[in-house]
Amino acid sequence: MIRVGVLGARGRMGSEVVRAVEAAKDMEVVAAIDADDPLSALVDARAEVVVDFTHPDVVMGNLEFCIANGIHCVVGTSGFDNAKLALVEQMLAGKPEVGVLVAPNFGIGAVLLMRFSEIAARYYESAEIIELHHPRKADAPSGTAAHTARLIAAAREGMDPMPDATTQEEQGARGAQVDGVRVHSLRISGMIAHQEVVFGGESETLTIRQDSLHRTSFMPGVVLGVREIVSRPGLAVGLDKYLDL
Ligand SMILES: NC(=O)C1=CN([C@@H]2O[C@H](COP(=O)(O)OP(=O)(O)OC[C@H]3O[C@@H](n4cnc5c(N)ncnc54)[C@H](OP(=O)(O)O)[C@@H]3O)[C@@H](O)[C@H]2O)C=CC1
Ligand SMILES: O=C(O)C1=N[C@H](C(=O)O)C[C@H](O)C1
Repeated sequence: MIRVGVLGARGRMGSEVVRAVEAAKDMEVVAAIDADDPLSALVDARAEVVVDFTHPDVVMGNLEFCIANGIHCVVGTSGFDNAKLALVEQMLAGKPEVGVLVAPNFGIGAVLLMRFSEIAARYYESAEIIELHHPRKADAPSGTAAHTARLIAAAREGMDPMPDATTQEEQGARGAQVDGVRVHSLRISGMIAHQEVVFGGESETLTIRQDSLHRTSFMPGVVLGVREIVSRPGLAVGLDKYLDL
Protein backbone atom coordinates (compact mmCIF):
# COMPACT_ATOMS: atom_id res chain seq x y z
CA MET A 1 0.00 0.00 0.00
CA ILE A 2 1.31 3.46 -0.92
CA ARG A 3 1.01 5.78 2.09
CA VAL A 4 -0.45 9.09 0.85
CA GLY A 5 -0.73 12.49 2.49
CA VAL A 6 -3.22 14.96 1.00
CA LEU A 7 -2.52 18.70 1.31
CA GLY A 8 -5.60 20.88 0.87
CA ALA A 9 -7.68 17.91 1.99
CA ARG A 10 -10.81 19.94 2.76
CA GLY A 11 -10.76 21.86 -0.52
CA ARG A 12 -12.72 21.19 -3.72
CA MET A 13 -9.97 19.05 -5.25
CA GLY A 14 -8.41 17.73 -2.04
CA SER A 15 -11.67 16.22 -0.82
CA GLU A 16 -12.06 14.36 -4.16
CA VAL A 17 -8.46 13.16 -3.87
CA VAL A 18 -9.11 11.74 -0.39
CA ARG A 19 -12.07 9.77 -1.82
CA ALA A 20 -10.15 8.59 -4.90
CA VAL A 21 -7.08 7.44 -2.93
CA GLU A 22 -9.26 5.61 -0.40
CA ALA A 23 -11.11 3.92 -3.28
CA ALA A 24 -7.89 2.67 -4.93
CA LYS A 25 -6.79 -0.81 -3.79
CA ASP A 26 -3.06 -0.11 -3.65
CA MET A 27 -2.95 3.17 -1.68
CA GLU A 28 -4.31 4.70 1.51
CA VAL A 29 -4.65 8.20 3.01
CA VAL A 30 -2.45 8.42 6.09
CA ALA A 31 -2.65 12.21 6.57
CA ALA A 32 -5.35 14.66 5.45
CA ILE A 33 -3.97 18.15 5.97
CA ASP A 34 -5.49 21.55 5.36
CA ALA A 35 -4.62 25.16 6.16
CA ASP A 36 -3.19 25.61 9.68
CA ASP A 37 -2.47 21.87 10.16
CA PRO A 38 1.25 21.18 10.78
CA LEU A 39 3.20 19.59 7.92
CA SER A 40 5.02 17.50 10.54
CA ALA A 41 1.90 15.29 10.56
CA LEU A 42 3.13 13.93 7.21
CA VAL A 43 6.35 12.69 8.81
CA ASP A 44 4.51 11.37 11.88
CA ALA A 45 2.19 9.40 9.56
CA ARG A 46 5.15 8.11 7.47
CA ALA A 47 3.63 9.44 4.22
CA GLU A 48 5.53 8.25 1.13
CA VAL A 49 3.69 10.45 -1.37
CA VAL A 50 1.98 13.80 -0.97
CA VAL A 51 -0.75 15.09 -3.25
CA ASP A 52 -0.91 18.90 -3.18
CA PHE A 53 -4.02 20.83 -4.25
CA THR A 54 -3.64 23.96 -2.14
CA HIS A 55 -2.86 27.47 -3.36
CA PRO A 56 -0.13 28.96 -5.56
CA ASP A 57 1.09 31.05 -2.58
CA VAL A 58 1.78 28.07 -0.30
CA VAL A 59 2.72 25.19 -2.59
CA MET A 60 6.45 26.03 -2.73
CA GLY A 61 6.76 25.87 1.07
CA ASN A 62 4.96 22.53 1.06
CA LEU A 63 7.35 21.20 -1.58
CA GLU A 64 10.39 22.37 0.33
CA PHE A 65 9.21 20.50 3.43
CA CYS A 66 8.25 17.31 1.60
CA ILE A 67 11.42 17.09 -0.51
CA ALA A 68 13.61 17.74 2.54
CA ASN A 69 11.82 14.88 4.29
CA GLY A 70 12.15 12.47 1.35
CA ILE A 71 8.43 12.49 0.46
CA HIS A 72 7.50 12.21 -3.25
CA CYS A 73 5.13 14.93 -4.47
CA VAL A 74 2.22 14.86 -6.94
CA VAL A 75 1.32 18.49 -7.46
CA GLY A 76 -1.89 19.81 -9.01
CA THR A 77 -1.72 23.31 -7.57
CA SER A 78 -1.42 25.91 -10.31
CA GLY A 79 0.84 28.94 -10.69
CA PHE A 80 4.09 27.27 -11.76
CA ASP A 81 6.29 29.27 -14.13
CA ASN A 82 9.86 28.50 -15.20
CA ALA A 83 11.29 30.33 -12.17
CA LYS A 84 9.29 28.21 -9.71
CA LEU A 85 10.17 25.01 -11.57
CA ALA A 86 13.85 25.96 -11.39
CA LEU A 87 13.49 26.34 -7.61
CA VAL A 88 11.98 22.85 -7.41
CA GLU A 89 14.98 21.52 -9.36
CA GLN A 90 17.24 23.22 -6.80
CA MET A 91 15.33 21.63 -3.92
CA LEU A 92 15.72 18.22 -5.58
CA ALA A 93 19.46 18.62 -6.16
CA GLY A 94 20.27 17.35 -2.66
CA LYS A 95 17.56 14.65 -2.76
CA PRO A 96 17.98 12.84 -6.09
CA GLU A 97 15.87 9.89 -4.94
CA VAL A 98 12.73 12.04 -4.56
CA GLY A 99 10.18 12.42 -7.37
CA VAL A 100 8.05 15.51 -8.06
CA LEU A 101 5.29 15.57 -10.67
CA VAL A 102 3.87 19.02 -11.42
CA ALA A 103 0.80 18.51 -13.61
CA PRO A 104 -1.03 21.61 -14.86
CA ASN A 105 -4.03 19.37 -15.50
CA PHE A 106 -4.74 15.75 -14.51
CA GLY A 107 -7.70 15.32 -16.89
CA ILE A 108 -6.83 12.97 -19.75
CA GLY A 109 -8.79 15.15 -22.19
CA ALA A 110 -6.85 18.22 -21.12
CA VAL A 111 -3.55 16.37 -21.46
CA LEU A 112 -4.57 15.34 -24.99
CA LEU A 113 -5.72 18.90 -25.78
CA MET A 114 -2.28 20.21 -24.83
CA ARG A 115 -0.55 17.59 -26.99
CA PHE A 116 -2.88 18.18 -29.95
CA SER A 117 -2.31 21.94 -29.62
CA GLU A 118 1.45 21.45 -29.69
CA ILE A 119 1.09 19.43 -32.90
CA ALA A 120 -1.32 21.89 -34.55
CA ALA A 121 0.69 25.00 -33.65
CA ARG A 122 3.15 24.73 -36.53
CA TYR A 123 0.40 24.57 -39.15
CA TYR A 124 -1.50 27.79 -38.37
CA GLU A 125 -0.43 31.43 -38.33
CA SER A 126 -2.90 32.35 -35.54
CA ALA A 127 -3.48 30.67 -32.19
CA GLU A 128 -5.36 31.97 -29.14
CA ILE A 129 -6.58 30.30 -25.96
CA ILE A 130 -9.88 30.77 -24.14
CA GLU A 131 -10.09 29.23 -20.68
CA LEU A 132 -13.36 29.11 -18.76
CA HIS A 133 -13.56 28.30 -15.03
CA HIS A 134 -15.75 28.56 -11.94
CA PRO A 135 -15.61 32.03 -10.32
CA ARG A 136 -13.95 30.78 -7.10
CA LYS A 137 -10.69 30.17 -8.94
CA ALA A 138 -7.82 32.26 -7.48
CA ASP A 139 -5.47 32.51 -10.45
CA ALA A 140 -5.74 33.78 -14.02
CA PRO A 141 -4.82 32.63 -16.53
CA SER A 142 -5.25 29.01 -15.49
CA GLY A 143 -2.18 26.82 -15.15
CA THR A 144 -3.43 24.70 -18.03
CA ALA A 145 -3.83 27.72 -20.31
CA ALA A 146 -0.38 29.08 -19.40
CA HIS A 147 1.21 25.67 -20.03
CA THR A 148 -0.64 25.29 -23.34
CA ALA A 149 0.53 28.75 -24.38
CA ARG A 150 4.14 27.87 -23.62
CA LEU A 151 3.87 24.63 -25.61
CA ILE A 152 2.38 26.51 -28.57
CA ALA A 153 5.04 29.20 -28.38
CA ALA A 154 7.82 26.61 -28.31
CA ALA A 155 6.30 24.74 -31.26
CA ARG A 156 6.04 28.02 -33.24
CA GLU A 157 9.72 28.86 -32.88
CA GLY A 158 11.04 30.31 -36.14
CA MET A 159 7.54 31.17 -37.45
CA ASP A 160 6.42 34.74 -38.22
CA PRO A 161 4.60 36.64 -35.44
CA MET A 162 0.83 36.10 -35.42
CA PRO A 163 -1.06 38.65 -37.53
CA ASP A 164 -2.80 41.31 -35.41
CA ALA A 165 -3.54 44.85 -36.59
CA THR A 166 -4.73 46.09 -33.17
CA THR A 167 -3.31 49.55 -32.45
CA GLN A 168 -6.01 50.83 -30.10
CA GLU A 169 -7.21 48.68 -27.24
CA GLU A 170 -9.29 48.85 -24.06
CA GLN A 171 -6.95 47.36 -21.47
CA GLY A 172 -7.34 43.58 -21.45
CA ALA A 173 -9.53 43.37 -24.53
CA ARG A 174 -6.97 41.21 -26.33
CA GLY A 175 -6.29 39.06 -23.27
CA ALA A 176 -3.06 38.30 -21.45
CA GLN A 177 0.08 37.25 -23.31
CA VAL A 178 1.96 34.14 -22.23
CA ASP A 179 5.13 33.74 -24.29
CA GLY A 180 3.41 35.81 -26.99
CA VAL A 181 0.24 33.68 -27.08
CA ARG A 182 -3.02 35.44 -26.18
CA VAL A 183 -5.02 33.89 -23.34
CA HIS A 184 -8.57 34.97 -22.48
CA SER A 185 -9.90 34.02 -19.02
CA LEU A 186 -13.62 33.71 -18.27
CA ARG A 187 -14.99 33.12 -14.74
CA ILE A 188 -18.55 31.84 -15.02
CA SER A 189 -20.89 30.42 -12.36
CA GLY A 190 -21.93 26.85 -13.14
CA MET A 191 -18.69 26.01 -14.92
CA ILE A 192 -15.88 23.78 -13.61
CA ALA A 193 -12.85 23.77 -15.97
CA HIS A 194 -12.93 24.22 -19.74
CA GLN A 195 -10.51 25.30 -22.44
CA GLU A 196 -10.58 26.08 -26.13
CA VAL A 197 -7.62 26.62 -28.40
CA VAL A 198 -8.49 28.34 -31.67
CA PHE A 199 -6.07 28.08 -34.58
CA GLY A 200 -6.45 29.96 -37.87
CA GLY A 201 -4.78 29.90 -41.27
CA GLU A 202 -5.66 30.31 -44.94
CA SER A 203 -9.50 30.18 -45.10
CA GLU A 204 -9.61 27.66 -42.27
CA THR A 205 -9.84 27.43 -38.49
CA LEU A 206 -9.34 24.56 -36.08
CA THR A 207 -10.89 24.66 -32.60
CA ILE A 208 -9.85 22.15 -29.95
CA ARG A 209 -11.99 22.12 -26.80
CA GLN A 210 -11.98 20.14 -23.60
CA ASP A 211 -14.53 20.24 -20.76
CA SER A 212 -14.14 18.91 -17.22
CA LEU A 213 -17.74 18.53 -16.07
CA HIS A 214 -16.93 17.31 -12.56
CA ARG A 215 -13.77 17.19 -10.43
CA THR A 216 -13.85 13.38 -10.60
CA SER A 217 -12.50 13.86 -14.16
CA PHE A 218 -9.09 14.64 -12.63
CA MET A 219 -8.93 11.60 -10.33
CA PRO A 220 -7.69 8.82 -12.68
CA GLY A 221 -4.74 11.08 -13.50
CA VAL A 222 -4.02 11.82 -9.83
CA VAL A 223 -4.15 8.11 -8.91
CA LEU A 224 -1.84 7.30 -11.83
CA GLY A 225 0.54 10.01 -10.64
CA VAL A 226 0.65 8.57 -7.10
CA ARG A 227 1.29 5.08 -8.45
CA GLU A 228 4.08 6.21 -10.80
CA ILE A 229 5.90 8.79 -8.68
CA VAL A 230 7.36 6.22 -6.28
CA SER A 231 9.58 4.89 -9.08
CA ARG A 232 10.24 8.15 -10.99
CA PRO A 233 12.83 10.32 -9.23
CA GLY A 234 13.43 13.91 -10.33
CA LEU A 235 11.07 16.56 -11.69
CA ALA A 236 8.43 15.82 -14.33
CA VAL A 237 6.18 18.57 -15.68
CA GLY A 238 2.91 17.37 -17.17
CA LEU A 239 1.08 14.07 -16.83
CA ASP A 240 1.96 13.34 -20.47
CA LYS A 241 5.43 12.35 -19.21
CA TYR A 242 3.76 9.27 -17.65
CA LEU A 243 1.63 8.46 -20.72
CA ASP A 244 2.70 6.98 -24.02
CA LEU A 245 1.37 9.76 -26.27
N1 LIG B 1 -3.84 20.12 -11.93
C1 LIG B 1 -5.16 19.92 -11.97
O1 LIG B 1 -5.65 19.00 -12.66
C2 LIG B 1 -6.06 20.80 -11.18
C3 LIG B 1 -5.51 21.81 -10.45
N2 LIG B 1 -6.30 22.60 -9.66
C4 LIG B 1 -5.60 23.58 -8.84
O2 LIG B 1 -5.57 23.09 -7.51
C5 LIG B 1 -5.54 24.20 -6.59
C6 LIG B 1 -6.66 24.02 -5.58
O3 LIG B 1 -7.91 24.16 -6.23
P1 LIG B 1 -9.28 23.95 -5.43
O4 LIG B 1 -9.31 22.61 -4.78
O5 LIG B 1 -10.35 24.34 -6.36
O6 LIG B 1 -9.11 25.08 -4.29
P2 LIG B 1 -9.77 25.13 -2.84
O7 LIG B 1 -9.62 26.53 -2.36
O8 LIG B 1 -11.13 24.51 -2.86
O9 LIG B 1 -8.84 24.16 -1.98
C7 LIG B 1 -7.57 24.50 -1.49
C8 LIG B 1 -7.51 24.00 -0.05
O10 LIG B 1 -6.16 24.13 0.41
C9 LIG B 1 -6.22 24.69 1.71
N3 LIG B 1 -4.94 25.28 2.05
C10 LIG B 1 -4.52 26.56 1.96
N4 LIG B 1 -3.27 26.69 2.40
C11 LIG B 1 -2.87 25.47 2.82
C12 LIG B 1 -1.68 24.95 3.38
N5 LIG B 1 -0.63 25.75 3.62
N6 LIG B 1 -1.62 23.62 3.67
C13 LIG B 1 -2.66 22.82 3.44
N7 LIG B 1 -3.85 23.24 2.91
C14 LIG B 1 -3.94 24.55 2.60
C15 LIG B 1 -7.37 25.67 1.63
O11 LIG B 1 -7.81 26.07 2.90
P3 LIG B 1 -8.45 27.56 3.07
O12 LIG B 1 -9.65 27.56 2.16
O13 LIG B 1 -8.79 27.62 4.51
O14 LIG B 1 -7.40 28.53 2.66
C16 LIG B 1 -8.40 24.82 0.89
O15 LIG B 1 -9.09 23.95 1.76
C17 LIG B 1 -5.64 25.44 -7.46
O16 LIG B 1 -4.35 25.96 -7.70
C18 LIG B 1 -6.25 24.93 -8.75
O17 LIG B 1 -5.92 25.72 -9.85
C19 LIG B 1 -7.64 22.42 -9.59
C20 LIG B 1 -8.23 21.45 -10.34
C21 LIG B 1 -7.49 20.54 -11.18
O1 LIG C 1 -8.81 25.88 -10.40
C1 LIG C 1 -9.29 24.96 -11.11
O2 LIG C 1 -10.46 24.59 -11.00
C2 LIG C 1 -8.43 24.30 -12.10
N1 LIG C 1 -7.15 24.61 -12.11
C3 LIG C 1 -6.17 24.07 -12.96
C4 LIG C 1 -5.60 25.16 -13.84
O3 LIG C 1 -5.36 26.27 -13.34
O4 LIG C 1 -5.37 24.91 -15.02
C5 LIG C 1 -6.64 22.86 -13.73
C6 LIG C 1 -8.08 22.93 -14.16
O5 LIG C 1 -8.18 23.86 -15.19
C7 LIG C 1 -8.99 23.27 -12.99
